[in-house]
Amino acid sequence: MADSAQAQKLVYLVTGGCGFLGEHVVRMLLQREPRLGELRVFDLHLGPWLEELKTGSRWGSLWRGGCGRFPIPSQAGIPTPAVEQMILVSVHMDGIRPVRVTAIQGDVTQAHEVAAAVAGAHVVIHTAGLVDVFGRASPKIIHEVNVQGTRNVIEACVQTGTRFLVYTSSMEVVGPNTKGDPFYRGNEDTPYEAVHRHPYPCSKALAEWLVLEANGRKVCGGLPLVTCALRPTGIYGEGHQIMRDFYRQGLRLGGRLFRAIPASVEHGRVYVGNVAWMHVLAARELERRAALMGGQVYFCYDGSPYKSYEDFNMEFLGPCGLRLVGTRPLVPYWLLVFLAALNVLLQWLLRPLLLYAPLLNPYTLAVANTTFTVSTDKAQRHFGYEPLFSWEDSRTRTILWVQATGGSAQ
Ligand SMILES: NC(=O)c1ccc[n+]([C@@H]2O[C@H](COP(=O)([O-])OP(=O)(O)OC[C@H]3O[C@@H](n4cnc5c(N)ncnc54)[C@H](O)[C@@H]3O)[C@@H](O)[C@H]2O)c1
Ligand SMILES: C[C@@H](CO)CCC[C@@H](C)[C@H]1CC[C@H]2[C@@H]3[C@H](O)C=C4C[C@@H](O)CC[C@]4(C)[C@H]3CC[C@]12C
Repeated sequence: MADSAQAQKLVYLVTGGCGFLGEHVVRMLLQREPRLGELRVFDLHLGPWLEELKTGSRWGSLWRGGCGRFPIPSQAGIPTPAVEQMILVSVHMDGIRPVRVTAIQGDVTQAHEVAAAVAGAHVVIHTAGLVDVFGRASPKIIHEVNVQGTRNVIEACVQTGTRFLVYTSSMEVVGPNTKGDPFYRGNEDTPYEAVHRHPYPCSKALAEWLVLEANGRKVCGGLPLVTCALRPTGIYGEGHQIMRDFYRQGLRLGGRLFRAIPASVEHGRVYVGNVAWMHVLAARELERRAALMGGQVYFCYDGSPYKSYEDFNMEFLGPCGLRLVGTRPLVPYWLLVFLAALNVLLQWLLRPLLLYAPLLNPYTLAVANTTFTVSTDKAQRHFGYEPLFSWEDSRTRTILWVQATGGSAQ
């Protein structure tokens, strides 16, 4: 049986730890994981916010020891990415305990870099991915990062003996499918024809399958690997760049946004803090409830209301001064289809000169116009998940963030 939480000093690795969701997972672990001894933040692009962890902040008195660029223990002479270590003294309800935060600049498509980062970790929370439905990256790159990157994480766990892996999957593993079938308040067991063509959902579906298939594999040391996958719907909250893009678009249009999606199309959304909390809880409970949770998928959910994508965004953009014009779509659907197709043509023509990647394309238009909402309590039944942030709190935090960014590039 695991030692008491206070006595255990576990090593967690968060891949994609500097992303929109990843940063919230990192902060949630520092604030709410009493067993944490070392937190490895692995990302292709290390965020400037990591710097604030060195200069003292919300975690009480912080000091930075053992700083400087240290190579993490190399594995059999494999070159390792440069890392920066800082020691944090984080103040918790249970008193003060030191947590080592190790920032690792690395690439999940590079198996040796992943193996070096995973070695010695108790838990891996794998959020790193290329979230591209706008044509920015090629299908090959999307597959490389999302599928091969996930394969590298799995193999690193097996080779180095790390037993617990939580994977950030996506609602899009299920749908909307290529036929545009609605998924109305469905759950993990709802029958639905999950057929995809777009590189992103295809990559997420294959990566999720790899993670679930790996559950039970023997890792170095002979014990079984325990995996699960979490499927967030559309995540919102502090750091959501698409929300910021809509805000900036509205500011450019004189404080107005024009309805393009019928209000009747429901889109599931979930607050980033609750998604982060679900990851932390799943990672904690995966050991204790391995038989129940191993190989399972869980939709991420909270009390966020079911609304159309645009109406939901207005919950935050309205209090920031924007107005959504029209109770019905102001633009006929056929014109949106034409404009979406035109965007694809322009993206192709301009690619030798610049990256033109607008929000509107045939895929995003189809997703936006297809009802996809979840209603489930599987995470609550399996590992006691309850949203940490109420809808009101989630909404307030998001509004404050939008106001603070003021449409800036932050
Ligand atoms: N944003 C959403 O609405 C949403 C919904 C469901 C699932 N997800 C999933 O959540 C995860 C995080 O998404 P996000 O919205 O935070 O995206 P994000 O782009 O903000 O974060 C992804 C992070 O992964 C890192 N990354 C990308 N390629 C990498 C590589 N080759 N090696 C190492 N790091 C790499 C990026 O630098 C970034 O920090 C993704 O797996 C995504 O599929 C997101
Ligand atoms: C037609 C436009 C008029 O305003 C609106 C376009 C909105 C789209 C840009 C977004 C509508 C639904 C979004 C997706 C959804 O929230 C779930 C996702 C799964 C996640 O894994 C990645 C992000 C995304 C694909 C998300 C992307 C943006 C939308 C397509």
